[in-house]
Amino acid sequence: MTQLVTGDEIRAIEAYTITDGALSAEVLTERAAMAALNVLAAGHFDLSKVLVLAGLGGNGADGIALARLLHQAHIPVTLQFVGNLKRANQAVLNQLKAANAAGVSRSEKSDFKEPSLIVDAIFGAGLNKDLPEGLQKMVKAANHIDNTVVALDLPTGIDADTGEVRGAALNAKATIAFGFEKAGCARGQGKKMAGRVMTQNIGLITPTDFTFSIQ
Ligand SMILES: NC(=O)C1=CN([C@@H]2O[C@H](COP(=O)(O)OP(=O)(O)OC[C@H]3O[C@@H](n4cnc5c(N)ncnc54)[C@H](O)[C@@H]3O)[C@@H](O)[C@H]2O)[C@H](O)CC1
Ligand SMILES: [K+]
Repeated sequence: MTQLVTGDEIRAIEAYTITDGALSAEVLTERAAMAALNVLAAGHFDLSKVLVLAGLGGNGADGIALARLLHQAHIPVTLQFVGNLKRANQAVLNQLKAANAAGVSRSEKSDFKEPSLIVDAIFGAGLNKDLPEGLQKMVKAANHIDNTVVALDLPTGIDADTGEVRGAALNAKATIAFGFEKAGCARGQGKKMAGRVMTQNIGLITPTDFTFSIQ
């Protein structure tokens, strides 16, 4: 039986890993990107033209790191930042610096029919309100096109705890869950939108006395 976690629980486990485990968020982000690379490179996805959509928080940092690793593995990849760069967190800015230094190609606006695979790294477990109008439009447009979306951690727009759609949500063929599957991928609409959930170990340290609310 897969252990499910809520958004608060994954944040508590990540915080414990960083403070008591002395592993940095940067290490966890790189571990997440490498785990995602392994899944994508396992042969079940067409990597002939990958588009990574990255947001302004931790999920975006994972996606930008993954774009860099794909590029360095000579996989054709384009990175599109989604959101207001001025509001991006430091992890995202650092990952963008590394991606640019590595020569990852960027796009401002993409035709979602073009890519053989779209990686959704816009929002993950930190989604806390409905998507902004503009993003809802983009998500709905992307859902109308016959393409393959792989979501990092959760499909953008799905609430990590309830699985509710927050305005709009990307329809993913598969979701790569970091550390633990989020409850939102096993409940409500989230169960459908997440597609096949593949939980990957990223080296999180769970406190020995941690009690999971979902048994
Ligand atoms: N924390 C860690 O050590 C690791 C996290 N991982 C990845 O990080 C995300 C969670 O990151 P977080 O920054 O908490 O949230 P998101 O990236 O999902 O969201 C970004 C940011 O956006 C704001 N926001 C939330 N909802 C909305 C909205 N509807 N409209 C606009 N803005 C919104 C909010 O401030 C969020 O903080 C997790 O899923 C993992 O992918 C690493 O994988 C491991 C280390
Ligand atoms: K996502």
